[in-house]
Amino acid sequence: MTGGALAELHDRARELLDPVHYDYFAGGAGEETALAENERAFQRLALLPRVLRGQSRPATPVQLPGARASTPILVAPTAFHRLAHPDGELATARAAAAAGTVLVSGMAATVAIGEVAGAAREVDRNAAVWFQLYLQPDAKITECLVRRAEDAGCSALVVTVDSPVFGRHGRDHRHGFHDLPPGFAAENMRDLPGSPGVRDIEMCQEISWRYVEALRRMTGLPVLLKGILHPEDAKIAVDGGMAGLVVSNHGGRQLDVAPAAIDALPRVAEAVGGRIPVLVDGGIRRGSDVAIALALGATAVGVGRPVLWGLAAAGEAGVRQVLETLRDEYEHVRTLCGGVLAGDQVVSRC
Ligand SMILES: Cc1cc2nc3c(=O)[nH]c(=O)nc-3n(C[C@H](O)[C@H](O)[C@H](O)COP(=O)(O)O)c2cc1C
Ligand SMILES: CC(C)CC(=O)C(=O)O
Repeated sequence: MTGGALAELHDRARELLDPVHYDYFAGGAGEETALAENERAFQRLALLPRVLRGQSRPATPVQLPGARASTPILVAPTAFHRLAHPDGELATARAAAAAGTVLVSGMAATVAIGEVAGAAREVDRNAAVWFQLYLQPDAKITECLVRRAEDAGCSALVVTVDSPVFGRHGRDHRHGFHDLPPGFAAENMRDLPGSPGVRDIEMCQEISWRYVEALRRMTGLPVLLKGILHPEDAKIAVDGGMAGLVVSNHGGRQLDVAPAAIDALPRVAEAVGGRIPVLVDGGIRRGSDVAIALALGATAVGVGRPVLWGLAAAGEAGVRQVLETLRDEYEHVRTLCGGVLAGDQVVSRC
């Protein structure tokens, strides 16, 4: 993480975390080019403010599939929160609910989705939690996970489609970090059909649009696809009835030669043409990054690592600090831009 008001939280998290776990959270695939580009791409962009517009409107809520968020800053799905803090995903859920935003809870969470959603609703009974899903080769397993998300009251499913195989993370490889330590588990994978104990999450190269269609038949929940970078895939997704897209290179953890997410956003947004919400994640570290993303056509953004740093540094309060800081900075930038954020305001710095 570079600069910004959240840098101190990152430094604190780094001090507190086991270095192996820090590297799991911080690292990316390959030479970490996509990871670095996600942040660098924002540094290459600037916003032309509009002036004299007499706008004093407070930010309006954001309408999303199965959720109305009070801010366009969502919590992106990340795995294994209990490695960051003993309260794990429960703390993240409480903080997201307190901030009036959506938590996208990972299938690889260290707390089961029912408990995560319950923790969010204890803070705000209308809190929205989405469930992130890796489609499994065995449809019975996928279906069981979907029912767990439905039973937990999740209001949308976010299917991650950028992972036909696991990313190759050099830092984890060097540390020999391949499994969770004893006492931690991917709790959503416990007691699934035919698997006593905790089943491994499988990545599968055979996953195709047919699997997505089968998922849509399996559930009434809105389905978003996460990990879209190509505009043609965006069009197929819209035609296939998806409720939303997340433009993402998985925080630079999958295809290292992928472009920065923010650089891929404009073409995807154009292909979608406003028919469904387009979210983006990757490299959001400041309120100005949120503003640039919205100007380039995003409905909302997701935040991954900064949330993990807040969690590691100070549990629920740390995550709240991250979300509140980003929101405050974003609203300030938006006001300085005359209350509007449009594509013609985004210019290149070089
Ligand atoms: C430690 C870590 C674990 C992640 N786990 C998942 C996951 O289980 N499912 C998923 O769809 N994305 C996962 N992601 C990707 C995030 O959802 C998101 O795309 C990315 O973190 C955004 O980039 P940022 O960290 O720069 O904000 C993970 C990212 C990190 C850093
Ligand atoms: C358990 C993993 C598949 C989580 C993930 O997506 C990641 O670490 O990037």
